[in-house]
Amino acid sequence: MTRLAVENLRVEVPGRATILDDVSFDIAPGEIVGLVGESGSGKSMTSLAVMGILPRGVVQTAGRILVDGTDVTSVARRSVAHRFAMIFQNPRDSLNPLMRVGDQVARMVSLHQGKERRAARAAAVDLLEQVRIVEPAQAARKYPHQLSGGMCQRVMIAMALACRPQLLLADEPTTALDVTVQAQILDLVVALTEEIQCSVLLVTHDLGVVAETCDRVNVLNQGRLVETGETHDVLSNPTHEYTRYLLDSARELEVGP
Ligand SMILES: Nc1ncnc2c1ncn2[C@@H]1O[C@H](COP(=O)(O)OP(=O)(O)OP(=O)(O)O)[C@@H](O)[C@H]1O
Repeated sequence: MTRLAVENLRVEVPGRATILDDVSFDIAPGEIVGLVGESGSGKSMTSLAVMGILPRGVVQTAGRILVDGTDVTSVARRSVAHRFAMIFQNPRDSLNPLMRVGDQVARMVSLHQGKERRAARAAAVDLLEQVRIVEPAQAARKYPHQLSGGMCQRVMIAMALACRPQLLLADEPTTALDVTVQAQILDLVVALTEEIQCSVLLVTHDLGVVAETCDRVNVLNQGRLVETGETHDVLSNPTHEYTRYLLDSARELEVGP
Protein backbone atom coordinates (compact mmCIF):
# COMPACT_ATOMS: atom_id res chain seq x y z
CA MET A 1 0.00 0.00 0.00
CA THR A 2 1.12 3.52 -0.81
CA ARG A 3 2.19 6.25 1.59
CA LEU A 4 2.13 9.79 0.21
CA ALA A 5 4.10 12.65 1.73
CA VAL A 6 3.96 16.20 0.42
CA GLU A 7 6.83 18.26 1.79
CA ASN A 8 7.17 22.05 1.62
CA LEU A 9 5.34 22.24 -1.70
CA ARG A 10 5.53 25.59 -3.46
CA VAL A 11 3.60 26.25 -6.64
CA GLU A 12 3.80 29.52 -8.56
CA VAL A 13 2.90 31.33 -11.69
CA PRO A 14 6.53 32.50 -12.02
CA GLY A 15 6.93 36.25 -11.64
CA ARG A 16 3.19 36.72 -11.09
CA ALA A 17 1.68 34.79 -8.21
CA THR A 18 2.37 32.26 -5.49
CA ILE A 19 -0.44 29.71 -5.44
CA LEU A 20 0.85 27.26 -2.80
CA ASP A 21 3.47 28.09 -0.19
CA ASP A 22 5.20 25.57 2.06
CA VAL A 23 2.40 22.98 2.00
CA SER A 24 3.20 19.75 3.84
CA PHE A 25 0.95 16.81 4.72
CA ASP A 26 0.94 13.06 4.46
CA ILE A 27 -1.49 10.23 3.85
CA ALA A 28 -0.91 6.85 5.45
CA PRO A 29 -1.96 3.66 3.65
CA GLY A 30 -5.74 3.19 3.83
CA GLU A 31 -6.37 6.68 5.20
CA ILE A 32 -8.91 9.21 3.95
CA VAL A 33 -7.48 12.70 4.36
CA GLY A 34 -9.45 15.86 3.68
CA LEU A 35 -8.16 19.08 2.17
CA VAL A 36 -10.55 21.94 2.90
CA GLY A 37 -10.60 25.65 2.22
CA GLU A 38 -12.58 28.32 0.44
CA SER A 39 -12.75 28.73 -3.30
CA GLY A 40 -9.32 29.80 -4.59
CA SER A 41 -7.40 28.56 -1.53
CA GLY A 42 -5.40 26.13 -3.69
CA LYS A 43 -7.08 22.77 -3.08
CA SER A 44 -7.28 21.71 -6.72
CA MET A 45 -3.75 22.92 -7.44
CA THR A 46 -2.50 20.70 -4.59
CA SER A 47 -4.08 17.59 -6.08
CA LEU A 48 -2.94 18.51 -9.61
CA ALA A 49 0.61 18.99 -8.29
CA VAL A 50 0.48 15.54 -6.68
CA MET A 51 -0.69 14.04 -9.99
CA GLY A 52 2.01 15.99 -11.87
CA ILE A 53 -0.55 17.64 -14.13
CA LEU A 54 -0.40 21.34 -13.20
CA PRO A 55 -1.85 23.62 -15.90
CA ARG A 56 0.43 25.32 -18.40
CA GLY A 57 2.24 28.30 -16.83
CA VAL A 58 1.82 26.98 -13.28
CA VAL A 59 5.04 25.50 -11.90
CA GLN A 60 6.16 23.59 -8.83
CA THR A 61 9.18 25.63 -7.73
CA ALA A 62 10.01 23.91 -4.44
CA GLY A 63 9.21 20.92 -2.30
CA ARG A 64 8.99 17.17 -2.69
CA ILE A 65 6.16 14.75 -3.36
CA LEU A 66 7.16 11.40 -1.95
CA VAL A 67 5.43 8.18 -2.91
CA ASP A 68 6.67 5.43 -0.62
CA GLY A 69 9.76 7.52 0.00
CA THR A 70 10.58 8.22 -3.66
CA ASP A 71 10.42 11.85 -4.80
CA VAL A 72 8.17 11.65 -7.85
CA THR A 73 9.09 15.15 -8.95
CA SER A 74 12.55 13.84 -9.79
CA VAL A 75 11.61 10.58 -11.56
CA ALA A 76 9.49 9.95 -14.63
CA ARG A 77 5.89 10.52 -13.50
CA ARG A 78 4.78 7.62 -15.64
CA SER A 79 6.50 5.21 -13.30
CA VAL A 80 4.18 6.19 -10.43
CA ALA A 81 1.20 7.82 -12.13
CA HIS A 82 -0.47 4.45 -12.62
CA ARG A 83 -0.82 4.20 -8.86
CA PHE A 84 -3.06 7.30 -8.77
CA ALA A 85 -6.56 7.92 -10.05
CA MET A 86 -8.72 11.05 -9.95
CA ILE A 87 -12.44 11.75 -9.78
CA PHE A 88 -13.90 15.22 -10.31
CA GLN A 89 -16.88 17.41 -9.55
CA ASN A 90 -18.87 17.13 -12.77
CA PRO A 91 -18.84 13.47 -13.72
CA ARG A 92 -20.98 13.93 -16.82
CA ASP A 93 -18.50 16.46 -18.24
CA SER A 94 -15.64 14.03 -17.69
CA LEU A 95 -17.36 11.23 -19.66
CA ASN A 96 -17.40 11.01 -23.44
CA PRO A 97 -21.02 11.82 -24.42
CA LEU A 98 -20.81 9.77 -27.63
CA MET A 99 -19.63 6.51 -26.09
CA ARG A 100 -21.53 3.93 -24.07
CA VAL A 101 -20.38 4.04 -20.45
CA GLY A 102 -19.48 0.33 -20.42
CA ASP A 103 -17.12 0.91 -23.36
CA GLN A 104 -15.52 3.85 -21.52
CA VAL A 105 -14.84 1.69 -18.47
CA ALA A 106 -13.64 -1.17 -20.72
CA ARG A 107 -11.20 1.18 -22.43
CA MET A 108 -9.64 2.01 -19.05
CA VAL A 109 -9.47 -1.71 -18.24
CA SER A 110 -7.62 -2.44 -21.53
CA LEU A 111 -5.29 0.47 -20.97
CA HIS A 112 -4.37 -0.36 -17.39
CA GLN A 113 -4.81 -4.11 -17.20
CA GLY A 114 -3.88 -5.08 -20.77
CA LYS A 115 -7.06 -7.13 -21.27
CA GLU A 116 -8.35 -7.80 -24.79
CA ARG A 117 -11.72 -6.40 -25.86
CA ARG A 118 -14.12 -9.10 -24.72
CA ALA A 119 -12.41 -9.64 -21.34
CA ALA A 120 -12.24 -5.87 -20.82
CA ARG A 121 -15.99 -5.57 -21.43
CA ALA A 122 -16.73 -8.31 -18.90
CA ALA A 123 -14.39 -6.66 -16.39
CA ALA A 124 -16.16 -3.33 -16.99
CA VAL A 125 -19.52 -4.86 -16.04
CA ASP A 126 -17.92 -6.32 -12.90
CA LEU A 127 -16.58 -2.86 -12.02
CA LEU A 128 -20.00 -1.29 -12.52
CA GLU A 129 -21.35 -3.90 -10.13
CA GLN A 130 -18.55 -3.13 -7.66
CA VAL A 131 -19.69 0.52 -7.55
CA ARG A 132 -23.16 -0.80 -6.65
CA ILE A 133 -24.89 -0.10 -9.97
CA VAL A 134 -27.96 -2.31 -10.12
CA GLU A 135 -28.27 -4.26 -13.40
CA PRO A 136 -24.73 -3.33 -14.45
CA ALA A 137 -24.93 -5.07 -17.86
CA GLN A 138 -27.88 -2.87 -18.83
CA ALA A 139 -26.24 0.27 -17.45
CA ALA A 140 -23.08 -0.51 -19.46
CA ARG A 141 -25.05 -0.07 -22.70
CA LYS A 142 -26.25 3.43 -21.78
CA TYR A 143 -24.82 6.78 -22.83
CA PRO A 144 -23.93 9.37 -20.13
CA HIS A 145 -27.00 11.54 -20.86
CA GLN A 146 -29.23 8.56 -20.04
CA LEU A 147 -27.82 8.33 -16.50
CA SER A 148 -28.31 10.51 -13.42
CA GLY A 149 -25.43 12.58 -11.99
CA GLY A 150 -24.97 10.06 -9.17
CA MET A 151 -24.84 7.16 -11.66
CA CYS A 152 -22.29 9.05 -13.79
CA GLN A 153 -20.11 9.55 -10.69
CA ARG A 154 -20.34 5.80 -10.01
CA VAL A 155 -19.17 5.20 -13.59
CA MET A 156 -16.26 7.62 -13.02
CA ILE A 157 -15.37 5.73 -9.84
CA ALA A 158 -15.51 2.44 -11.80
CA MET A 159 -13.08 3.98 -14.33
CA ALA A 160 -10.82 5.02 -11.46
CA LEU A 161 -10.96 1.47 -10.05
CA ALA A 162 -9.94 0.09 -13.46
CA CYS A 163 -6.54 1.72 -12.82
CA ARG A 164 -6.29 -0.32 -9.58
CA PRO A 165 -5.21 2.87 -7.80
CA GLN A 166 -3.37 2.97 -4.52
CA LEU A 167 -4.23 6.63 -4.07
CA LEU A 168 -7.52 8.18 -5.14
CA LEU A 169 -7.61 11.96 -5.54
CA ALA A 170 -11.23 13.00 -5.24
CA ASP A 171 -11.78 16.69 -6.10
CA GLU A 172 -15.23 17.83 -4.89
CA PRO A 173 -16.69 14.44 -5.94
CA THR A 174 -20.15 15.13 -4.52
CA THR A 175 -20.51 18.91 -4.87
CA ALA A 176 -22.70 18.72 -7.98
CA LEU A 177 -25.02 16.05 -6.53
CA ASP A 178 -28.22 16.13 -4.46
CA VAL A 179 -27.72 15.70 -0.72
CA THR A 180 -29.04 12.12 -0.57
CA VAL A 181 -26.95 11.06 -3.57
CA GLN A 182 -23.93 12.82 -2.01
CA ALA A 183 -24.26 10.61 1.06
CA GLN A 184 -24.49 7.45 -1.09
CA ILE A 185 -21.38 8.35 -3.09
CA LEU A 186 -19.42 9.19 0.08
CA ASP A 187 -20.47 5.85 1.63
CA LEU A 188 -19.32 4.14 -1.55
CA VAL A 189 -15.91 5.87 -1.48
CA VAL A 190 -15.42 4.89 2.18
CA ALA A 191 -16.45 1.27 1.51
CA LEU A 192 -14.24 0.95 -1.58
CA THR A 193 -11.26 2.44 0.24
CA GLU A 194 -11.42 -0.54 2.57
CA GLU A 195 -12.26 -3.06 -0.14
CA ILE A 196 -9.41 -2.19 -2.47
CA GLN A 197 -7.09 -0.94 0.28
CA CYS A 198 -6.32 2.45 -1.24
CA SER A 199 -5.81 5.88 0.33
CA VAL A 200 -7.84 8.96 -0.52
CA LEU A 201 -7.13 12.68 -0.71
CA LEU A 202 -10.57 14.25 -0.55
CA VAL A 203 -10.68 17.86 -1.75
CA THR A 204 -13.78 19.70 -0.61
CA HIS A 205 -15.09 23.03 0.59
CA ASP A 206 -17.75 21.19 2.62
CA LEU A 207 -16.93 20.52 6.28
CA GLY A 208 -19.97 18.22 6.52
CA VAL A 209 -18.37 15.96 3.91
CA VAL A 210 -15.12 16.00 5.89
CA ALA A 211 -16.92 15.12 9.14
CA GLU A 212 -18.65 12.16 7.45
CA THR A 213 -15.66 10.77 5.66
CA CYS A 214 -12.16 11.82 6.67
CA ASP A 215 -9.80 10.37 9.25
CA ARG A 216 -7.70 13.53 9.22
CA VAL A 217 -8.08 16.97 7.69
CA ASN A 218 -5.82 19.76 6.41
CA VAL A 219 -7.13 23.31 6.24
CA LEU A 220 -5.81 25.48 3.42
CA ASN A 221 -6.07 29.29 3.38
CA GLN A 222 -4.62 31.38 0.56
CA GLY A 223 -2.19 28.66 -0.45
CA ARG A 224 -0.92 27.90 3.07
CA LEU A 225 -1.88 25.08 5.44
CA VAL A 226 -3.16 26.69 8.60
CA GLU A 227 -4.34 23.65 10.52
CA THR A 228 -3.99 19.89 10.36
CA GLY A 229 -5.14 17.10 12.63
CA GLU A 230 -7.65 14.34 13.36
CA THR A 231 -11.02 15.32 11.89
CA HIS A 232 -12.83 15.16 15.20
CA ASP A 233 -10.23 17.32 16.97
CA VAL A 234 -10.08 19.96 14.23
CA LEU A 235 -13.85 20.26 13.87
CA SER A 236 -14.67 20.19 17.58
CA ASN A 237 -11.75 22.27 18.78
CA PRO A 238 -10.28 24.38 15.95
CA THR A 239 -7.16 26.25 16.91
CA HIS A 240 -6.87 28.57 13.91
CA GLU A 241 -9.24 31.49 13.38
CA TYR A 242 -9.68 30.61 9.69
CA THR A 243 -10.91 27.11 10.64
CA ARG A 244 -13.35 28.72 13.10
CA TYR A 245 -14.50 31.04 10.32
CA LEU A 246 -15.10 28.05 7.99
CA LEU A 247 -17.04 26.25 10.72
CA ASP A 248 -19.15 29.34 11.47
CA SER A 249 -19.89 29.82 7.75
CA ALA A 250 -20.94 26.16 7.47
CA ARG A 251 -23.24 26.51 10.49
CA GLU A 252 -24.81 29.68 9.04
CA LEU A 253 -25.50 27.81 5.81
CA GLU A 254 -27.17 24.99 7.75
CA VAL A 255 -29.36 27.30 9.79
CA GLY A 256 -30.05 29.74 6.95
CA PRO A 257 -30.51 33.51 7.08
N1 LIG B 1 -4.51 27.84 -14.87
C1 LIG B 1 -4.20 28.70 -13.90
N2 LIG B 1 -3.23 29.63 -14.07
C2 LIG B 1 -2.91 30.50 -13.10
N3 LIG B 1 -3.51 30.54 -11.90
C3 LIG B 1 -4.50 29.65 -11.67
C4 LIG B 1 -4.90 28.69 -12.64
N4 LIG B 1 -5.90 27.97 -12.12
C5 LIG B 1 -6.13 28.43 -10.88
N5 LIG B 1 -5.29 29.44 -10.59
C6 LIG B 1 -5.23 30.21 -9.34
O1 LIG B 1 -4.71 29.37 -8.34
C7 LIG B 1 -5.33 29.64 -7.08
C8 LIG B 1 -5.82 28.34 -6.47
O2 LIG B 1 -6.83 27.79 -7.31
P1 LIG B 1 -7.48 26.36 -7.03
O3 LIG B 1 -8.31 26.02 -8.24
O4 LIG B 1 -6.47 25.38 -6.60
O5 LIG B 1 -8.43 26.70 -5.80
P2 LIG B 1 -9.51 25.78 -5.10
O6 LIG B 1 -9.27 25.91 -3.64
O7 LIG B 1 -9.49 24.40 -5.67
O8 LIG B 1 -10.85 26.55 -5.48
P3 LIG B 1 -12.24 25.98 -6.04
O9 LIG B 1 -12.89 25.33 -4.86
O10 LIG B 1 -12.97 27.21 -6.49
O11 LIG B 1 -11.92 25.03 -7.16
C9 LIG B 1 -6.42 30.66 -7.35
O12 LIG B 1 -5.95 31.93 -6.99
C10 LIG B 1 -6.61 30.59 -8.86
O13 LIG B 1 -6.99 31.84 -9.35
